[in-house]
Amino acid sequence: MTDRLVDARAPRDLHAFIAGLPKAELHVHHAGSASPRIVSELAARHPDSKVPTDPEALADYFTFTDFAHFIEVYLSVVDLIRTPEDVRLLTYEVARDLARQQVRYAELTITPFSSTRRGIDERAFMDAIEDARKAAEAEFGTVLRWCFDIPGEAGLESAEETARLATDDRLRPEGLVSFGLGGPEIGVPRPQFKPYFDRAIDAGLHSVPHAGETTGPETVWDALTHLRAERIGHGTSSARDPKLLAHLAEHRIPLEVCPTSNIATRAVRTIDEHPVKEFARAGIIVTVNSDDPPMFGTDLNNEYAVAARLLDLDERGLADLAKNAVTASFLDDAGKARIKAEIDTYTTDWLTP
Ligand SMILES: Nc1ncnc2c1ncn2[C@@H]1O[C@H](CCC(=O)c2cccc(C(=O)O)c2)[C@@H](O)[C@H]1O
Ligand SMILES: [Zn+2]
Repeated sequence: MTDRLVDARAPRDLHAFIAGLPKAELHVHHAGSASPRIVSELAARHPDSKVPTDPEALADYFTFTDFAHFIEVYLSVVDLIRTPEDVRLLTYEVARDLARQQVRYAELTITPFSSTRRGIDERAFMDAIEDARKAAEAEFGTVLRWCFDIPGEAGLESAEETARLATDDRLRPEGLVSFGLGGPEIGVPRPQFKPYFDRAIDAGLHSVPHAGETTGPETVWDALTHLRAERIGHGTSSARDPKLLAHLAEHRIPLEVCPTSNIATRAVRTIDEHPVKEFARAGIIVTVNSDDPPMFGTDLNNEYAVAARLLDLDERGLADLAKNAVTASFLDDAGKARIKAEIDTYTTDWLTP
């Protein structure tokens, strides 16, 4: 644990409790989940890549000077995903890594534009993710759902392409539940994406844009007002606006908090300055997520340990945190009830001498 970017410093028992706790992950990127093992396998298929395969060199490569540098490195990993078989391998292996952490349900953010613009056939892309989703559910018991996100900095062409892929009945995958917006926020105003979110929402998708990760609370307001956000990716800078905090709490708009990510991309200076405590104190539904775990030297279990320290949580507090993610998910009511019951049983058994 000492080589972690953010030292969770939770007692051993709490780590063991977290490791076995059934969980839901709501904010994790597809390409950003490629573990050293997956990167090595993809790099072996495409030896011209500049991404190192040696785990130590990779850890160095995954050290970012700022958010722009992070996106540059992120895109070099995206460049490793070149064929439908690469897409299938990545998706299936990501599910395996989630299942190992007792993640029962995950909404995986996928950027289909990045794949189609690199020449992957759109039909083959959809088949690859769906095939992996079904195999993962059957073999690991982890249910995957998709969020298709617009890489905002790639412009309105990427918004049009993402909206088309998400709403065309002949293409839209069965596992798709939501529509997002990612990438840098500076110089990429949220309101311009309104027509694309309108189309996605009309087609029955939930709105889950990133906002307030690298810009101020006004971006979160924009996401709420123009993109009709139902959850906010990060929302970190909301802490600077008491009215916004009250609004998020009153309207039960959950935040997808990713503590280690915010340190790794330098969106927040130090972990002790992370505003997650203010969110909880304001009565906001806080969910804890891993974002791009191998790139940030973390995983969902470690994020729960970090949250336990920041929010001073014991086992019951951690169980509540896990249930927040289930509540905020786009799973149906029966699915939510099932995972929550599993969390309760696990916690009671753990605490019973
Ligand atoms: N913490 C994060 N915060 C925000 N986003 C994050 C985070 N982690 C991962 N992402 C992903 O990064 C993508 C950005 C990709 C992008 O900007 C881009 C620009 C131009 C061309 C292309 C291309 O593919 O050719 C891509 C987002 O869509 C999102 O899915
Ligand atoms: Zn993200």
